[in-house]
Amino acid sequence: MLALGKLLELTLAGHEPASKIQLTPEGTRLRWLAEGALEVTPAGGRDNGMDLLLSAGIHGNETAPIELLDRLLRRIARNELQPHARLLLLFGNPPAMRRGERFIEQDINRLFSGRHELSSGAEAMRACELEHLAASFFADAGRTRLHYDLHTAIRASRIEQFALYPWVEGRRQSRHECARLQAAGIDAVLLQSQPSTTFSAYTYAGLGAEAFTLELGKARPFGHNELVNLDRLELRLQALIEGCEPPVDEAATEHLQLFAFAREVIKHSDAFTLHLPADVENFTELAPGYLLAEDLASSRWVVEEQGARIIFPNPKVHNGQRAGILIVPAEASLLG
Ligand SMILES: O=C(O)CCC(=O)N[C@@H](CCC(=O)O)C(=O)O
Ligand SMILES: [Zn+2]
Repeated sequence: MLALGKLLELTLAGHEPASKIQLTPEGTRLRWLAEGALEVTPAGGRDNGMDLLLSAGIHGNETAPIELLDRLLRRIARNELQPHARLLLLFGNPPAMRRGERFIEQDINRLFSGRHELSSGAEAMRACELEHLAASFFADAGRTRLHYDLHTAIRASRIEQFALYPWVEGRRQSRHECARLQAAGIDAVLLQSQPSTTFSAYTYAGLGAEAFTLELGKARPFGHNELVNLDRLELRLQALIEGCEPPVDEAATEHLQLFAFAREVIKHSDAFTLHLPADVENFTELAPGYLLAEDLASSRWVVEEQGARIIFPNPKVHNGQRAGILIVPAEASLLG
C-alpha cells in the first residue's frame, strides 16, 4: 500500500511524510497538503466533475468517522477503489485526536466562517487552515461540490444517525441531497434556519457546497466502535468516490424525519442549570411548560413549542456557548 494511505497513522504520530505525492498503479494521485490533509485526484480521463470533501476528527474524540475515512483511504491506496471524484480528506483537529479529546482549548466547530479571526491559539489557526484547504479544493467553477463533516455525539440518541443541514439566506435546502443521505442510512435531518460557525456551515454558505454535519452514533475511543454501524454510509461513500452511485429516490424523503430549528439554549454563566437527567438521549421529547434550564438573574428556559425535542444538551460548555438545541417536526415542503 502507498505510504500516504496511512494518513491516520502519520497524523496520530505527528509525522510529515517523506514523499508528499504518490501514484497508485492505476494513476490515482495522492497528495499530502498539510497535517491531516490529503487530496486524491482521479487517474487521467476518469474525473467525473465531483469534488467531495470528507472531514472527521473536527472533535478529536469522535473516532468512528475517523476510522471510516481511514478505511476508505487505505482502499484507495491499495488500488481497491478507483476514484472518479476528486477528494479532499481532512482530519480536523490532530492534537485533540492524539489526546482522544473533543478539543484542546477551544471547540474548532465554533471557529469557522471567519470567527477564528476574533480568537487566537492553535485551534483558531487550524480553523483558518481548514477554511483555506476547503476553499482551494472547491476553487474550480462548474463542478459539483459536496461536503460531509462526520461526527459522533456525546450521548446516546433516539435517532441514531442524523444530519444537520446548514442554512444561508436565499438558498433552499435540497430534497435530492436529503434523499441521498437517506439512502446512506441517515434517518433524520435538522434543517437549520440561521447562520452558524461550524465547518459545514462555512463550506455551505461560504463556498457554495452542499454540506452537512453527520451525527453517526455515540462517541467512543479508537477500536471501540463496533456499536456504530456505518455500513450504509460507507457503501454510499464508496459509490460516490467511484462515480457509480445508485439513483437517488426523492420520493423516499416522505419517510425521512425532518426537524426545524426552534431555539438554541445558551449558557450565560456558571449559575446555568439544565433540568435534564445526565443520561437524557438526543431527540427526547419535552412537553410545553417544561422548565428546561435556569441561569443568572432568574432567567428561565421554558418549552413553548408543540412537539419539541432536545438535541446536544450539555451544561458543561463554556459560558456563552450553546448548551442544547430545541427542535420541532418540520414538513418536507420546506425542501426545494
Ligand atoms: O453531542 C453533542 O452534544 C455535540 C455533538 C456535536 O459535536 N455536534 C456538532 C453539530 C454541528 C452542527 O451544528 O452542524 C457540534 O456541536 O459541533
Ligand atoms: Zn462532533
